Amino acid sequence: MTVSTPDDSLLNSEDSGTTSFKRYPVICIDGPSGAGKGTVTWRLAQSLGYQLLDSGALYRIVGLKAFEAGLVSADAKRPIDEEALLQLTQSLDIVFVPNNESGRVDILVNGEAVGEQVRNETIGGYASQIAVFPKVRQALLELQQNMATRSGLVADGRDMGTVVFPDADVKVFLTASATARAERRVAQLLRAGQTADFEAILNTIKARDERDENRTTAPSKPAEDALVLDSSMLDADTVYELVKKQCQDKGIYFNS
Ligand SMILES: Nc1ncnc2c1ncn2[C@@H]1O[C@H](COP(=O)(O)OP(=O)(O)O)[C@@H](O)[C@H]1O
Ligand SMILES: Nc1ccn([C@@H]2O[C@H](COP(=O)(O)OP(=O)(O)O)[C@@H](O)[C@H]2O)c(=O)n1
Repeated sequence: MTVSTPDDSLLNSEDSGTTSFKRYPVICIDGPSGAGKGTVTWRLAQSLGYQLLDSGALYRIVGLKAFEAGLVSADAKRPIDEEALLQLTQSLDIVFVPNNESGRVDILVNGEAVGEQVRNETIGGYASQIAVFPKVRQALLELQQNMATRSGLVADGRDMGTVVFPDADVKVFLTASATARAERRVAQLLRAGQTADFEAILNTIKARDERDENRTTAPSKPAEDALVLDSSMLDADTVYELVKKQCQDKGIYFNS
C-alpha cells in the first residue's frame, strides 16, 4: 500500500539525495468515535499549515474494500482470512486531498474517488473488524510514520500517541460519553438530510468502542503522557482552545 498527498512529489524531491531527515512536529489526537477528533484535527492543521493524517480513513478504506471482496461480513460473524486481507491492504494506493468545504480529506483509491459513504457507521464497523489484525496494522504503520518526515503533522486515530508516534510532541486523548457522541452523530446525519435512529447509532458506537478498546494489538487507550479531555460538556471551540493551549505549552507556535 502507498499513501500520499497531492504535493508529495514536491516534498520528496526536496528530500532526495539526503540521508539525514528533519524531525517535524507531530500532534496526536486519539479517542473514540464522535469525540470530535476530526473537527479539532482539521482546525489545527489549517491554523498551523501542517499535513493531516486521518488514520481512520485508512482503516475505513481497507474495511470497505474487504467487504467488497467478500472478506468481511455485515454481521461480523464470519472468520476473516488475515493473509488475504494483508494482500488486499498492500495492493491499495491511497491519495488524501484536503477538502476545505467538508473539513475532511477526500480520498482516491487506486486513482478513483471514494465517496462520502466511506464515513458512514456501516463502513466504520467494517473498519473496526479489520483493525484487529496485527498484519494489517503493521502494513499501515510505516506509511503513517512516513507522513511525519515531510512536514508538521496532526494525526487523528486510536493509536497515534501509543504506537504510531510514541515520541510525538503533543498527545491528546479526546473522549465524551457514548450518549453525547451518539447525539452528535444523529445531529450530523440530520444536518446532511439523512434519517437517524438514536438507539441504533448508540448501539453501533458501543459495539465499536468495545472492539477497539479490547483488541490485543494497539487497543484504543490514552498514551501515558496524553492530555485526556472529556468533551461531553464542551463545545467544539472550547475543545480547540484547550488543545491549542496544550500545543503552545509544548512549544508549538501559532501565528494567530
Ligand atoms: N465539542 C463538540 N460538541 C458538540 N459537537 C461536536 C463537538 N466536536 C465535534 N462535534 C460534532 O460532532 C460530530 C462528530 O465530530 P467528529 O469531529 O467527526 O468526531 P470524530 O472524528 O471523533 O469521530 C460532527 O458533526 C462535529 O461537528
Ligand atoms: N488509528 C486508528 C484509526 C482507526 N481505527 C479503526 O478504524 C475505525 C474507524 O475509525 P475513524 O477514526 O474513521 O472513526 P470515527 O472516530 O471517525 O468514527 C475505528 O473504529 C477503529 O476500529 C484504528 O483501529 N486505528
